[in-house]
Amino acid sequence: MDSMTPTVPARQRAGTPNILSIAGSDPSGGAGIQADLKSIAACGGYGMAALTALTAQNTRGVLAVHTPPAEFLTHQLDALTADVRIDAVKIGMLPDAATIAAVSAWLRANPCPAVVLDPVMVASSGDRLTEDDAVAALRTLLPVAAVITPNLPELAVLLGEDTATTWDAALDQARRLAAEHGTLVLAKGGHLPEGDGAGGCPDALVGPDGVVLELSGERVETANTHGTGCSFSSALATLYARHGDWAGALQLAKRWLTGALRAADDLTVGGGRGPVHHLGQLWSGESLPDPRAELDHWWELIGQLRADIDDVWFVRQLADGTLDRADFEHYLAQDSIYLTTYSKALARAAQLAPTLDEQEFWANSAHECLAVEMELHQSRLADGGNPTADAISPETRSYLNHLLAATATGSYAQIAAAVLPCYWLYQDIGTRLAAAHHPDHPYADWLGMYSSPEFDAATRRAIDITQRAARQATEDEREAMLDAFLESARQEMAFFAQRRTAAAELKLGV
Ligand SMILES: Nc1ncnc2c1ncn2[C@@H]1O[C@H](COP(=O)(O)OP(=O)(O)O)[C@@H](O)[C@H]1O
Ligand SMILES: Cc1ncc(COP(=O)(O)O)c(N)n1
Repeated sequence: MDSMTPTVPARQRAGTPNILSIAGSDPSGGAGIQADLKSIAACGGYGMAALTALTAQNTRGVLAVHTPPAEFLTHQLDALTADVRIDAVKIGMLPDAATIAAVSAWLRANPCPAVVLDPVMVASSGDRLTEDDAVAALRTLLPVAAVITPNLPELAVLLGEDTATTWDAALDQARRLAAEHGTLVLAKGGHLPEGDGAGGCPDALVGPDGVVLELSGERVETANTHGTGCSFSSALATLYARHGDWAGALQLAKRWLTGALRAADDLTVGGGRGPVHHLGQLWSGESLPDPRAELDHWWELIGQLRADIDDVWFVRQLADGTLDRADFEHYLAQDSIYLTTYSKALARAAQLAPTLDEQEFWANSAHECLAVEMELHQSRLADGGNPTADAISPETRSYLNHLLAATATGSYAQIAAAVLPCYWLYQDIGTRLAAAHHPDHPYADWLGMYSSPEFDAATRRAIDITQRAARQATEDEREAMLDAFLESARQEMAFFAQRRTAAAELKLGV
Protein backbone atom coordinates (compact mmCIF):
# COMPACT_ATOMS: atom_id res chain seq x y z
CA MET A 1 0.00 0.00 0.00
CA ASP A 2 3.01 2.28 -0.35
CA SER A 3 1.51 3.94 -3.39
CA MET A 4 -1.41 4.96 -1.15
CA THR A 5 0.69 7.09 1.19
CA PRO A 6 -1.22 10.39 1.29
CA THR A 7 1.39 12.87 0.17
CA VAL A 8 0.07 15.71 -1.93
CA PRO A 9 2.47 16.59 -4.73
CA ALA A 10 3.18 20.31 -4.90
CA ARG A 11 1.47 21.52 -8.01
CA GLN A 12 0.54 24.83 -9.46
CA ARG A 13 -3.12 25.66 -8.94
CA ALA A 14 -4.60 24.96 -12.36
CA GLY A 15 -7.49 26.87 -13.93
CA THR A 16 -9.96 24.00 -13.74
CA PRO A 17 -10.79 22.98 -10.17
CA ASN A 18 -10.84 19.31 -9.15
CA ILE A 19 -14.12 18.46 -7.44
CA LEU A 20 -14.64 15.23 -5.52
CA SER A 21 -18.07 13.72 -5.01
CA ILE A 22 -18.35 11.24 -2.13
CA ALA A 23 -21.75 9.73 -2.82
CA GLY A 24 -23.81 6.75 -3.93
CA SER A 25 -24.40 5.45 -7.44
CA ASP A 26 -27.73 5.88 -9.24
CA PRO A 27 -27.58 3.65 -12.34
CA SER A 28 -30.41 5.67 -13.98
CA GLY A 29 -27.99 8.61 -14.07
CA GLY A 30 -30.23 11.31 -12.58
CA ALA A 31 -29.02 11.39 -8.97
CA GLY A 32 -25.97 10.33 -6.95
CA ILE A 33 -22.47 10.41 -8.38
CA GLN A 34 -23.77 10.29 -11.94
CA ALA A 35 -25.68 13.55 -11.40
CA ASP A 36 -22.71 15.00 -9.53
CA LEU A 37 -20.22 14.30 -12.33
CA LYS A 38 -22.54 15.81 -14.94
CA SER A 39 -23.22 18.87 -12.79
CA ILE A 40 -19.53 19.40 -12.05
CA ALA A 41 -18.73 19.17 -15.77
CA ALA A 42 -21.59 21.53 -16.66
CA CYS A 43 -20.33 24.11 -14.15
CA GLY A 44 -16.70 24.02 -15.26
CA GLY A 45 -14.99 21.56 -12.88
CA TYR A 46 -13.09 18.30 -13.28
CA GLY A 47 -15.24 15.67 -11.53
CA MET A 48 -14.07 12.72 -9.43
CA ALA A 49 -16.17 10.26 -7.44
CA ALA A 50 -15.58 7.97 -4.46
CA LEU A 51 -18.50 5.56 -4.02
CA THR A 52 -20.25 5.14 -0.69
CA ALA A 53 -22.99 2.81 -1.89
CA LEU A 54 -24.54 1.23 -4.96
CA THR A 55 -28.26 1.59 -5.39
CA ALA A 56 -30.46 -0.41 -7.74
CA GLN A 57 -32.62 2.52 -8.72
CA ASN A 58 -34.56 3.99 -11.61
CA THR A 59 -36.81 7.01 -12.10
CA ARG A 60 -39.62 5.27 -10.20
CA GLY A 61 -37.80 4.28 -7.02
CA VAL A 62 -34.95 2.56 -5.19
CA LEU A 63 -35.13 -1.26 -5.35
CA ALA A 64 -32.04 -2.17 -3.34
CA VAL A 65 -28.94 -0.69 -1.73
CA HIS A 66 -25.55 -2.40 -1.48
CA THR A 67 -23.01 -0.84 0.87
CA PRO A 68 -19.37 -1.88 0.32
CA PRO A 69 -17.15 -2.15 3.40
CA ALA A 70 -16.27 1.29 4.78
CA GLU A 71 -12.54 0.43 4.53
CA PHE A 72 -12.88 0.32 0.77
CA LEU A 73 -14.22 3.89 0.78
CA THR A 74 -11.14 4.86 2.79
CA HIS A 75 -8.93 3.21 0.12
CA GLN A 76 -10.65 5.20 -2.61
CA LEU A 77 -10.20 8.46 -0.71
CA ASP A 78 -6.57 7.76 0.17
CA ALA A 79 -5.83 6.90 -3.45
CA LEU A 80 -7.01 10.36 -4.41
CA THR A 81 -5.20 12.26 -1.66
CA ALA A 82 -1.98 10.50 -2.62
CA ASP A 83 -2.13 11.90 -6.11
CA VAL A 84 -4.68 14.59 -6.83
CA ARG A 85 -5.21 18.14 -5.58
CA ILE A 86 -8.81 18.39 -4.37
CA ASP A 87 -10.33 21.87 -4.55
CA ALA A 88 -13.80 21.12 -3.22
CA VAL A 89 -15.71 18.13 -1.88
CA LYS A 90 -19.40 17.38 -2.21
CA ILE A 91 -20.79 14.73 0.14
CA GLY A 92 -24.03 12.95 -0.74
CA MET A 93 -25.51 9.60 0.29
CA LEU A 94 -23.88 8.15 3.43
CA PRO A 95 -25.77 4.90 4.03
CA ASP A 96 -24.60 3.95 7.52
CA ALA A 97 -22.59 4.99 10.56
CA ALA A 98 -19.44 3.12 9.46
CA THR A 99 -19.36 5.03 6.14
CA ILE A 100 -19.85 8.32 7.97
CA ALA A 101 -16.98 7.45 10.33
CA ALA A 102 -14.71 6.72 7.33
CA VAL A 103 -15.53 10.06 5.68
CA SER A 104 -15.14 11.90 8.96
CA ALA A 105 -11.70 10.35 9.65
CA TRP A 106 -10.49 11.11 6.13
CA LEU A 107 -11.66 14.73 6.24
CA ARG A 108 -10.10 15.31 9.63
CA ALA A 109 -6.79 13.98 8.29
CA ASN A 110 -7.16 15.94 5.02
CA PRO A 111 -9.10 19.10 5.88
CA CYS A 112 -10.75 20.86 2.95
CA PRO A 113 -12.21 24.36 3.38
CA ALA A 114 -14.77 23.82 0.63
CA VAL A 115 -16.99 20.94 1.72
CA VAL A 116 -20.65 20.96 0.69
CA LEU A 117 -22.61 18.34 2.61
CA ASP A 118 -25.98 17.28 1.20
CA PRO A 119 -27.49 15.25 4.05
CA VAL A 120 -29.39 12.88 1.76
CA MET A 121 -31.75 10.69 3.77
CA VAL A 122 -34.72 10.00 1.53
CA ALA A 123 -34.80 9.83 -2.29
CA SER A 124 -37.35 12.01 -4.09
CA SER A 125 -39.30 8.76 -4.67
CA GLY A 126 -39.75 8.54 -0.89
CA ASP A 127 -37.33 5.58 -0.38
CA ARG A 128 -34.93 5.68 2.56
CA LEU A 129 -31.23 5.98 1.64
CA THR A 130 -29.76 6.18 5.16
CA GLU A 131 -30.19 3.78 8.07
CA ASP A 132 -32.07 5.21 11.06
CA ASP A 133 -29.10 4.95 13.42
CA ALA A 134 -26.90 6.88 10.98
CA VAL A 135 -28.63 10.20 11.70
CA ALA A 136 -26.81 10.69 15.02
CA ALA A 137 -23.48 9.95 13.29
CA LEU A 138 -24.36 12.36 10.49
CA ARG A 139 -24.88 15.15 13.05
CA THR A 140 -21.29 14.69 14.23
CA LEU A 141 -20.04 15.10 10.66
CA LEU A 142 -21.82 18.44 10.07
CA PRO A 143 -19.07 20.72 11.48
CA VAL A 144 -16.58 19.61 8.77
CA ALA A 145 -18.83 21.20 6.15
CA ALA A 146 -18.65 24.79 4.97
CA VAL A 147 -22.24 24.52 3.70
CA ILE A 148 -24.98 22.01 4.56
CA THR A 149 -27.78 21.69 1.98
CA PRO A 150 -30.73 19.86 3.57
CA ASN A 151 -34.19 19.87 2.04
CA LEU A 152 -36.92 20.81 4.51
CA PRO A 153 -37.60 17.31 5.89
CA GLU A 154 -33.84 16.70 6.29
CA LEU A 155 -33.43 20.06 8.04
CA ALA A 156 -36.11 19.05 10.53
CA VAL A 157 -34.57 15.59 11.16
CA LEU A 158 -31.14 17.13 11.82
CA LEU A 159 -32.70 19.40 14.45
CA GLY A 160 -35.05 16.71 15.80
CA GLU A 161 -38.07 18.88 15.05
CA ASP A 162 -41.18 18.84 12.83
CA THR A 163 -40.79 19.81 9.16
CA ALA A 164 -41.26 23.55 8.58
CA THR A 165 -44.43 24.41 6.69
CA THR A 166 -43.65 28.09 6.11
CA TRP A 167 -40.57 29.75 4.63
CA ASP A 168 -40.04 31.85 7.76
CA ALA A 169 -40.03 28.74 9.93
CA ALA A 170 -37.55 27.09 7.53
CA LEU A 171 -35.22 30.10 7.73
CA ASP A 172 -35.37 30.00 11.50
CA GLN A 173 -34.50 26.30 11.56
CA ALA A 174 -31.64 26.89 9.11
CA ARG A 175 -30.23 29.66 11.29
CA ARG A 176 -30.32 27.46 14.38
CA LEU A 177 -28.65 24.55 12.58
CA ALA A 178 -25.95 26.93 11.28
CA ALA A 179 -25.35 28.28 14.80
CA GLU A 180 -25.19 24.78 16.30
CA HIS A 181 -22.50 23.56 13.89
CA GLY A 182 -20.72 26.78 12.87
CA THR A 183 -21.52 26.33 9.18
CA LEU A 184 -23.62 27.94 6.50
CA VAL A 185 -26.93 26.23 5.78
CA LEU A 186 -28.61 26.38 2.40
CA ALA A 187 -32.35 26.35 3.14
CA LYS A 188 -34.21 25.01 0.09
CA GLY A 189 -37.88 25.79 -0.41
CA GLY A 190 -38.50 23.10 -3.07
CA HIS A 191 -40.61 21.10 -0.60
CA LEU A 192 -42.74 23.99 0.65
CA PRO A 193 -46.50 23.58 0.35
CA GLU A 194 -48.38 26.03 -1.92
CA GLY A 195 -49.41 29.25 -0.17
CA ASP A 196 -46.64 29.17 2.41
CA GLY A 197 -46.04 32.88 1.95
CA ALA A 198 -42.80 32.52 -0.03
CA GLY A 199 -44.08 31.67 -3.52
CA GLY A 200 -42.02 29.83 -6.15
CA CYS A 201 -38.94 27.82 -5.10
CA PRO A 202 -36.97 30.11 -2.78
CA ASP A 203 -33.53 29.28 -1.44
CA ALA A 204 -31.50 31.06 1.19
CA LEU A 205 -27.94 30.86 2.40
CA VAL A 206 -28.18 31.20 6.16
CA GLY A 207 -25.40 31.69 8.70
CA PRO A 208 -25.44 31.70 12.50
CA ASP A 209 -26.51 35.38 12.44
CA GLY A 210 -29.25 34.99 9.86
CA VAL A 211 -29.81 35.14 6.12
CA VAL A 212 -26.72 35.92 4.02
CA LEU A 213 -28.47 35.74 0.66
CA GLU A 214 -32.02 34.88 -0.31
CA LEU A 215 -33.09 33.98 -3.84
CA SER A 216 -36.69 33.87 -4.97
CA GLY A 217 -36.57 31.15 -7.62
CA GLU A 218 -39.40 30.55 -10.06
CA ARG A 219 -41.01 27.08 -9.87
CA VAL A 220 -40.45 25.26 -13.16
CA GLU A 221 -43.43 23.21 -14.33
CA THR A 222 -41.93 19.75 -14.73
CA ALA A 223 -42.26 16.35 -13.10
CA ASN A 224 -38.59 15.66 -13.84
CA THR A 225 -36.92 16.71 -10.62
CA HIS A 226 -35.05 13.50 -9.76
CA GLY A 227 -31.63 14.44 -8.44
CA THR A 228 -32.16 18.21 -8.03
CA GLY A 229 -30.60 18.15 -4.55
CA CYS A 230 -27.52 16.19 -5.71
CA SER A 231 -27.07 18.40 -8.77
CA PHE A 232 -27.50 21.63 -6.84
CA SER A 233 -24.94 20.77 -4.14
CA SER A 234 -22.27 19.66 -6.61
CA ALA A 235 -22.87 22.76 -8.76
CA LEU A 236 -22.45 24.88 -5.61
CA ALA A 237 -19.16 23.17 -4.68
CA THR A 238 -17.82 23.58 -8.24
CA LEU A 239 -18.80 27.22 -8.62
CA TYR A 240 -17.37 28.04 -5.21
CA ALA A 241 -14.09 26.42 -6.23
CA ARG A 242 -14.12 28.50 -9.41
CA HIS A 243 -15.11 31.84 -7.93
CA GLY A 244 -14.29 31.70 -4.20
CA ASP A 245 -17.48 33.13 -2.74
CA TRP A 246 -20.48 31.16 -1.44
CA ALA A 247 -23.15 33.78 -2.10
CA GLY A 248 -21.95 34.31 -5.68
CA ALA A 249 -21.66 30.55 -6.21
CA LEU A 250 -25.21 30.07 -4.96
CA GLN A 251 -26.59 32.62 -7.42
CA LEU A 252 -24.82 30.91 -10.30
CA ALA A 253 -25.77 27.40 -9.16
CA LYS A 254 -29.42 28.31 -8.74
CA ARG A 255 -29.55 29.91 -12.15
CA TRP A 256 -27.87 26.89 -13.72
CA LEU A 257 -30.22 24.45 -11.94
CA THR A 258 -33.29 26.39 -13.05
CA GLY A 259 -32.01 26.12 -16.64
CA ALA A 260 -31.42 22.38 -16.18
CA LEU A 261 -34.98 21.99 -14.86
CA ARG A 262 -36.37 24.02 -17.77
CA ALA A 263 -34.60 21.70 -20.23
CA ALA A 264 -35.56 18.52 -18.29
CA ASP A 265 -38.57 17.65 -20.45
CA ASP A 266 -36.30 17.50 -23.55
CA LEU A 267 -34.95 14.20 -22.18
CA THR A 268 -36.99 10.99 -22.19
CA VAL A 269 -35.58 8.89 -19.37
CA GLY A 270 -37.85 6.38 -17.66
CA GLY A 271 -41.51 6.50 -16.81
CA GLY A 272 -41.30 8.01 -13.33
CA ARG A 273 -39.68 11.18 -12.01
CA GLY A 274 -37.04 11.78 -14.66
CA PRO A 275 -33.68 13.60 -14.33
CA VAL A 276 -32.95 17.28 -14.92
CA HIS A 277 -30.99 18.03 -18.10
CA HIS A 278 -27.56 18.80 -16.69
CA LEU A 279 -25.99 19.64 -20.03
CA GLY A 280 -29.05 21.17 -21.72
CA GLN A 281 -27.76 24.72 -21.48
CA LEU A 282 -24.29 23.84 -22.79
CA TRP A 283 -25.78 21.88 -25.69
CA SER A 284 -27.92 24.86 -26.66
CA GLY A 285 -24.79 27.03 -26.87
CA GLU A 286 -24.85 28.83 -23.52
CA SER A 287 -21.48 29.41 -21.91
CA LEU A 288 -20.40 28.12 -18.50
CA PRO A 289 -21.99 29.82 -15.49
CA ASP A 290 -19.85 32.89 -14.93
CA PRO A 291 -20.41 35.85 -12.60
CA ARG A 292 -19.28 38.36 -15.20
CA ALA A 293 -21.04 36.74 -18.14
CA GLU A 294 -23.89 39.19 -18.76
CA LEU A 295 -21.84 42.30 -18.27
CA ASP A 296 -18.99 40.97 -20.37
CA HIS A 297 -21.54 40.53 -23.10
CA TRP A 298 -22.90 44.07 -22.64
CA TRP A 299 -19.35 45.41 -22.79
CA GLU A 300 -18.76 43.55 -26.05
CA LEU A 301 -21.99 44.97 -27.47
CA ILE A 302 -20.62 48.50 -27.05
CA GLY A 303 -17.19 47.57 -28.44
CA GLN A 304 -17.64 49.68 -31.57
CA LEU A 305 -18.99 52.61 -29.58
CA ARG A 306 -15.96 52.45 -27.28
CA ALA A 307 -13.63 52.51 -30.24
CA ASP A 308 -15.58 55.45 -31.70
CA ILE A 309 -15.30 57.45 -28.46
CA ASP A 310 -11.49 57.41 -28.81
CA ASP A 311 -11.96 59.08 -32.19
CA VAL A 312 -14.25 61.83 -30.94
CA TRP A 313 -12.55 65.18 -31.50
CA PHE A 314 -12.91 66.16 -27.86
CA VAL A 315 -11.26 62.98 -26.53
CA ARG A 316 -8.45 63.12 -29.12
CA GLN A 317 -7.68 66.78 -28.37
CA LEU A 318 -7.96 66.16 -24.63
CA ALA A 319 -5.41 63.38 -24.90
CA ASP A 320 -2.88 65.36 -26.95
CA GLY A 321 -3.44 68.56 -24.97
CA THR A 322 -4.53 70.62 -27.98
CA LEU A 323 -8.06 71.09 -26.71
CA ASP A 324 -9.14 74.71 -26.76
CA ARG A 325 -9.65 76.13 -23.26
CA ALA A 326 -13.14 77.39 -24.17
CA ASP A 327 -14.12 73.89 -25.34
CA PHE A 328 -12.83 72.40 -22.11
CA GLU A 329 -14.75 75.06 -20.14
CA HIS A 330 -17.91 74.20 -22.05
CA TYR A 331 -17.37 70.55 -21.28
CA LEU A 332 -16.86 71.26 -17.56
CA ALA A 333 -20.00 73.40 -17.45
CA GLN A 334 -22.07 70.60 -18.97
CA ASP A 335 -20.39 68.03 -16.74
CA SER A 336 -21.25 70.08 -13.70
CA ILE A 337 -24.92 70.26 -14.74
CA TYR A 338 -24.87 66.56 -15.52
CA LEU A 339 -23.36 65.57 -12.16
CA THR A 340 -26.08 67.32 -10.17
CA THR A 341 -28.76 65.06 -11.65
CA TYR A 342 -26.53 62.00 -11.94
CA SER A 343 -26.00 62.23 -8.20
CA LYS A 344 -29.80 62.09 -7.74
CA ALA A 345 -29.91 58.87 -9.78
CA LEU A 346 -27.19 57.41 -7.53
CA ALA A 347 -29.15 58.51 -4.45
CA ARG A 348 -32.23 56.74 -5.83
CA ALA A 349 -30.13 53.56 -6.25
CA ALA A 350 -29.07 53.95 -2.60
CA GLN A 351 -32.72 54.26 -1.63
CA LEU A 352 -33.66 51.02 -3.41
CA ALA A 353 -30.51 49.02 -2.56
CA PRO A 354 -31.29 45.55 -1.13
CA THR A 355 -28.27 45.46 1.22
CA LEU A 356 -26.56 47.91 3.54
CA ASP A 357 -23.31 47.43 1.61
CA GLU A 358 -24.82 48.46 -1.71
CA GLN A 359 -26.76 51.30 -0.09
CA GLU A 360 -23.51 52.62 1.33
CA PHE A 361 -21.75 52.34 -2.02
CA TRP A 362 -24.39 54.31 -3.92
CA ALA A 363 -24.81 56.90 -1.17
CA ASN A 364 -21.05 57.48 -1.07
CA SER A 365 -20.95 57.74 -4.85
CA ALA A 366 -23.79 60.28 -4.82
CA HIS A 367 -21.89 62.30 -2.25
CA GLU A 368 -18.63 62.03 -4.18
CA CYS A 369 -20.36 63.23 -7.30
CA LEU A 370 -21.72 66.32 -5.56
CA ALA A 371 -18.31 67.03 -4.05
CA VAL A 372 -16.74 66.99 -7.55
CA GLU A 373 -19.54 69.16 -8.88
CA MET A 374 -19.13 71.74 -6.11
CA GLU A 375 -15.40 71.82 -6.63
CA LEU A 376 -15.85 72.39 -10.36
CA HIS A 377 -18.34 75.12 -9.60
CA GLN A 378 -16.04 76.85 -7.12
CA SER A 379 -12.94 76.65 -9.30
CA ARG A 380 -14.76 78.06 -12.29
CA LEU A 381 -16.06 80.95 -10.15
CA ALA A 382 -12.51 81.55 -8.94
CA ASP A 383 -11.35 81.63 -12.58
CA GLY A 384 -13.75 84.50 -13.23
CA GLY A 385 -16.43 82.35 -14.89
CA ASN A 386 -20.14 82.63 -14.22
CA PRO A 387 -21.45 79.05 -13.93
CA THR A 388 -25.00 80.11 -13.02
CA ALA A 389 -25.37 81.48 -16.55
CA ASP A 390 -24.52 78.10 -18.13
CA ALA A 391 -27.07 76.88 -20.61
CA ILE A 392 -27.83 73.21 -20.74
CA SER A 393 -26.95 71.74 -24.11
CA PRO A 394 -29.39 69.47 -25.99
CA GLU A 395 -26.96 66.55 -25.49
CA THR A 396 -26.78 67.04 -21.73
CA ARG A 397 -30.54 67.44 -21.54
CA SER A 398 -31.10 64.29 -23.55
CA TYR A 399 -28.79 62.23 -21.31
CA LEU A 400 -30.39 63.61 -18.17
CA ASN A 401 -33.89 62.95 -19.49
CA HIS A 402 -32.90 59.33 -20.00
CA LEU A 403 -31.50 59.07 -16.45
CA LEU A 404 -34.52 60.82 -14.96
CA ALA A 405 -36.88 58.43 -16.77
CA ALA A 406 -34.88 55.43 -15.53
CA THR A 407 -34.91 56.66 -11.93
CA ALA A 408 -38.60 57.59 -12.05
CA THR A 409 -39.90 54.31 -13.41
CA GLY A 410 -37.04 51.79 -13.31
CA SER A 411 -36.32 49.08 -10.78
CA TYR A 412 -33.09 49.04 -8.76
CA ALA A 413 -31.52 46.79 -11.38
CA GLN A 414 -32.45 49.13 -14.24
CA ILE A 415 -31.13 52.18 -12.41
CA ALA A 416 -27.84 50.37 -11.73
CA ALA A 417 -27.61 49.50 -15.44
CA ALA A 418 -28.41 53.10 -16.45
CA VAL A 419 -25.78 54.72 -14.22
CA LEU A 420 -23.07 52.14 -14.99
CA PRO A 421 -21.75 53.48 -18.36
CA CYS A 422 -20.77 56.77 -16.73
CA TYR A 423 -18.41 54.81 -14.47
CA TRP A 424 -17.27 52.20 -16.90
CA LEU A 425 -16.67 54.33 -19.99
CA TYR A 426 -14.87 57.02 -18.00
CA GLN A 427 -12.72 54.44 -16.31
CA ASP A 428 -11.99 52.84 -19.67
CA ILE A 429 -11.14 56.13 -21.37
CA GLY A 430 -9.34 57.29 -18.23
CA THR A 431 -7.03 54.28 -18.42
CA ARG A 432 -6.05 55.18 -21.98
CA LEU A 433 -5.81 58.90 -21.28
CA ALA A 434 -3.52 58.11 -18.34
CA ALA A 435 -0.81 57.58 -20.95
CA ALA A 436 -1.06 61.30 -21.72
CA HIS A 437 -1.10 62.22 -18.03
CA HIS A 438 2.04 64.19 -17.11
CA PRO A 439 2.31 67.16 -14.72
CA ASP A 440 2.60 69.70 -17.55
CA HIS A 441 -0.42 68.45 -19.41
CA PRO A 442 -2.90 71.37 -19.54
CA TYR A 443 -5.69 69.16 -18.18
CA ALA A 444 -3.57 67.01 -15.82
CA ASP A 445 -5.98 67.30 -12.84
CA TRP A 446 -8.92 66.15 -14.85
CA LEU A 447 -7.01 63.25 -16.41
CA GLY A 448 -5.81 62.16 -12.98
CA MET A 449 -9.31 61.98 -11.53
CA TYR A 450 -10.52 59.26 -13.90
CA SER A 451 -7.38 57.14 -13.92
CA SER A 452 -7.06 56.76 -10.15
CA PRO A 453 -7.11 53.47 -8.19
CA GLU A 454 -10.14 54.84 -6.25
CA PHE A 455 -12.14 55.36 -9.42
CA ASP A 456 -11.07 51.92 -10.70
CA ALA A 457 -12.30 50.32 -7.46
CA ALA A 458 -15.62 52.19 -7.57
CA THR A 459 -16.11 51.13 -11.18
CA ARG A 460 -15.40 47.49 -10.37
CA ARG A 461 -17.90 47.62 -7.52
CA ALA A 462 -20.59 49.21 -9.71
CA ILE A 463 -20.00 46.45 -12.29
CA ASP A 464 -20.25 43.70 -9.65
CA ILE A 465 -23.43 45.13 -8.16
CA THR A 466 -25.03 45.46 -11.58
CA GLN A 467 -23.92 41.94 -12.52
CA ARG A 468 -25.45 40.55 -9.33
CA ALA A 469 -28.69 42.42 -10.02
CA ALA A 470 -28.69 41.07 -13.61
CA ARG A 471 -28.20 37.55 -12.28
CA GLN A 472 -31.25 37.87 -10.03
CA ALA A 473 -33.44 39.66 -12.57
CA THR A 474 -36.18 38.01 -14.61
CA GLU A 475 -35.53 37.78 -18.34
CA ASP A 476 -37.78 40.80 -19.06
CA GLU A 477 -36.01 42.87 -16.45
CA ARG A 478 -32.60 41.86 -17.80
CA GLU A 479 -33.72 43.07 -21.24
CA ALA A 480 -34.78 46.38 -19.69
CA MET A 481 -31.41 46.63 -17.94
CA LEU A 482 -29.58 46.10 -21.20
CA ASP A 483 -31.73 48.75 -22.94
CA ALA A 484 -30.95 51.24 -20.16
CA PHE A 485 -27.23 50.40 -20.32
CA LEU A 486 -27.01 50.74 -24.10
CA GLU A 487 -28.93 54.01 -24.11
CA SER A 488 -26.64 55.48 -21.44
CA ALA A 489 -23.61 54.38 -23.45
CA ARG A 490 -25.00 56.14 -26.56
CA GLN A 491 -25.68 59.24 -24.48
CA GLU A 492 -22.10 59.18 -23.15
CA MET A 493 -20.83 59.15 -26.71
CA ALA A 494 -23.08 62.07 -27.70
CA PHE A 495 -22.02 63.95 -24.57
CA PHE A 496 -18.35 63.70 -25.56
CA ALA A 497 -19.10 64.60 -29.16
CA GLN A 498 -21.16 67.73 -28.39
CA ARG A 499 -19.91 71.05 -29.83
CA ARG A 500 -19.85 74.29 -27.95
CA THR A 501 -21.76 76.00 -30.74
CA ALA A 502 -24.53 73.43 -30.48
CA ALA A 503 -25.49 74.53 -26.96
CA ALA A 504 -29.10 75.58 -26.87
CA GLU A 505 -30.27 78.64 -25.07
CA LEU A 506 -32.23 76.60 -22.53
CA LYS A 507 -31.63 77.48 -18.92
CA LEU A 508 -30.75 74.80 -16.40
CA GLY A 509 -34.11 73.38 -15.40
CA VAL A 510 -33.64 69.71 -14.56
N1 LIG B 1 -39.95 22.43 -9.98
C1 LIG B 1 -38.91 23.16 -9.56
N2 LIG B 1 -38.68 24.37 -10.11
C2 LIG B 1 -37.63 25.12 -9.72
N3 LIG B 1 -36.75 24.74 -8.78
C3 LIG B 1 -36.92 23.55 -8.21
C4 LIG B 1 -38.01 22.68 -8.54
N4 LIG B 1 -37.92 21.56 -7.78
C5 LIG B 1 -36.81 21.71 -7.02
N5 LIG B 1 -36.22 22.90 -7.26
C6 LIG B 1 -35.02 23.45 -6.65
O1 LIG B 1 -34.05 22.43 -6.60
C7 LIG B 1 -33.25 22.58 -5.45
C8 LIG B 1 -33.23 21.28 -4.67
O2 LIG B 1 -34.53 20.93 -4.42
P1 LIG B 1 -35.14 20.31 -3.11
O3 LIG B 1 -36.35 19.60 -3.54
O4 LIG B 1 -35.35 21.35 -2.08
O5 LIG B 1 -34.01 19.35 -2.61
P2 LIG B 1 -33.86 17.79 -2.65
O6 LIG B 1 -33.73 17.36 -4.09
O7 LIG B 1 -32.62 17.60 -1.86
O8 LIG B 1 -35.08 17.22 -2.01
C9 LIG B 1 -33.85 23.75 -4.67
O9 LIG B 1 -33.14 24.92 -5.00
C10 LIG B 1 -35.23 23.85 -5.20
O10 LIG B 1 -35.72 25.17 -5.10
C1 LIG C 1 -27.55 7.47 -4.97
C2 LIG C 1 -28.51 8.54 -4.66
N1 LIG C 1 -28.10 9.62 -3.97
C3 LIG C 1 -28.96 10.62 -3.68
C4 LIG C 1 -30.27 10.54 -4.09
C5 LIG C 1 -31.21 11.66 -3.74
O1 LIG C 1 -31.79 12.24 -4.86
P1 LIG C 1 -32.48 13.69 -4.85
O2 LIG C 1 -31.44 14.66 -5.28
O3 LIG C 1 -33.61 13.58 -5.82
O4 LIG C 1 -32.94 14.00 -3.46
C6 LIG C 1 -30.68 9.41 -4.82
N2 LIG C 1 -31.94 9.28 -5.25
N3 LIG C 1 -29.78 8.43 -5.08
